[in-house]
Amino acid sequence: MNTAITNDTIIALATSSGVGAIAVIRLSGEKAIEIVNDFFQSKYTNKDLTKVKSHTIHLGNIIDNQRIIDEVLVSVFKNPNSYTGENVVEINCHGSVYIQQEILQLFIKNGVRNANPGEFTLRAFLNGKMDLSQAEAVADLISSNSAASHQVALQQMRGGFSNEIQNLRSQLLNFASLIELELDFSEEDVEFADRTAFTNLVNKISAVLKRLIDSFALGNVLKNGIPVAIVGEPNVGKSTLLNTLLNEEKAIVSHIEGTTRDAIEDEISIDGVTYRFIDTAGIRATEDFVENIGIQKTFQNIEKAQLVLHLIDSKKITNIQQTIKELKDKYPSKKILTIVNKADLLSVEQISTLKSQFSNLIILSAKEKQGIHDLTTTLTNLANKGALSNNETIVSNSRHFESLNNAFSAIKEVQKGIENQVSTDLFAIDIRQALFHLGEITGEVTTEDLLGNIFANFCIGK
Ligand SMILES: Nc1nc2c(c(=O)[nH]1)N(C=O)[C@@H](CNc1ccc(C(=O)N[C@@H](CCC(=O)O)C(=O)O)cc1)CN2
Ligand SMILES: Nc1nc2c(ncn2[C@@H]2O[C@H](COP(=O)(O)OP(=O)(O)OP(=O)(O)O)[C@@H](O)[C@H]2O)c(=O)[nH]1
Repeated sequence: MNTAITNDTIIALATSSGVGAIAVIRLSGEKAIEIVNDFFQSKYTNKDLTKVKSHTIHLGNIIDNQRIIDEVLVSVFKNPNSYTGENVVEINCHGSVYIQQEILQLFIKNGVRNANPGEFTLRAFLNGKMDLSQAEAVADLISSNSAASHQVALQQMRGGFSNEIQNLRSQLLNFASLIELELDFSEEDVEFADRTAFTNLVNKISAVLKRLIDSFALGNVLKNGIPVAIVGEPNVGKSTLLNTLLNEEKAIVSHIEGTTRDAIEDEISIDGVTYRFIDTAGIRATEDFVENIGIQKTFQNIEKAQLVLHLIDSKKITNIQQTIKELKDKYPSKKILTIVNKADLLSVEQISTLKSQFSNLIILSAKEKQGIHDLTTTLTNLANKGALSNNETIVSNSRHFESLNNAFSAIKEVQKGIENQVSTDLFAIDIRQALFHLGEITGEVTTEDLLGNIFANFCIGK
């Protein structure tokens, strides 16, 4: 994909494809307003769209060769005051697929080209309307599906930590220039850069980077959901529990099916937090080769999970203490919730005995939908322990995480250099490295490939 600045005019459907009440077709580029004006006839006055004020809406017809295609509302945004920073026109037409296509084709025939995925936002970035991390947050915002992922994306789109990074980077850049000046004058043994101020800045950058890097564990979970493995012997009711949770929450986000006997993943949003439930092949000793592969996979899934729901059948609780201990010994560092399922098969007395023996036990019936609330409340309490406060900066993008780590390593080298009083030229290169990686986050440093990769993952029309 070509990510250089071009001044051709692009067009795309901004609303989702298919029939709707209204569809929005968006054009951006130097000639966007005049091209639309050529095919627009205002309803009551003879309006010239090239003469109207920015951010105004106009009622009229889109006309091709005297044939009215549709009665529409046209919004005009004038360069540089628009989403992309270019002239932008939005045509709000009736949502028939036929009308949408007629209008799109009309402009394509007349010198406008189809936008590439993310090209409107790419142009906004290239025209300085937003930095790269903000542009990436636009995509996250569109795909956000829980209160938590929405908040993280929104915070990043509004500037989040990129202002802070940009600011620290420009201070570091100043020092880098001074230090390189010193290198030019190395024979004269001069010091332009104030060593104390420099050391303070480097320490501050290091602390900020550390904080942002640490926030990724939470950011990643908020964006992608908390991975939860559901384990237990065959037939304990793992799939039934998942289905019940899905129904209870009425918020099925996705259903990802792996290969045969592979884990099945379901995303469920409970109280604003997304959980990625990984239903696993039942664990038991077996000679069956394929089933064993499934069981190995289960163990791998437990490793990946942040939380394990361990299901036990209420009719097989004679060895419950042993069963719990075995899993705990195997995964000493995992948070494991033990759940006794099929509570409907137990008597009230049996349930209260169990409860008094094991205080943390969750006893429920997946099939009869009893006790499910106890489970969801426990999940919410656990998730809230790592919850985000409103003004905390959280990194949720793995590209940013990687750049932050690289910048942090370089800054640590600089710190070491200062500590050991090595000569400036030896750590000048580490400063450059840190500058480079910080710049990658905000897009002050970019490559065609990087931009291509990022924007290719956007949807068309964004
Ligand atoms: N119809 C429509 N709805 C939309 C968008 C859009 O492009 N069109 N957006 C697209 O994602 C989002 C809103 N984002 C926008 C961001 C900036 C500007 C804009 O015109 N900015 C100018 C003027 C600012 C001002 O007057 O305060 C600027 O930045 O100079 C428009 C939309 C969501 N809703
Ligand atoms: N009485 C009762 N039966 C249940 C309950 N939950 C599940 N079952 C039944 O137990 C059987 C097994 O349920 P599944 O959900 O398929 O169990 P699973 O753990 O996913 O099984 P595998 O995929 O083989 O590991 C089914 O017949 C369910 O109807 C429950 O709460 N009470």
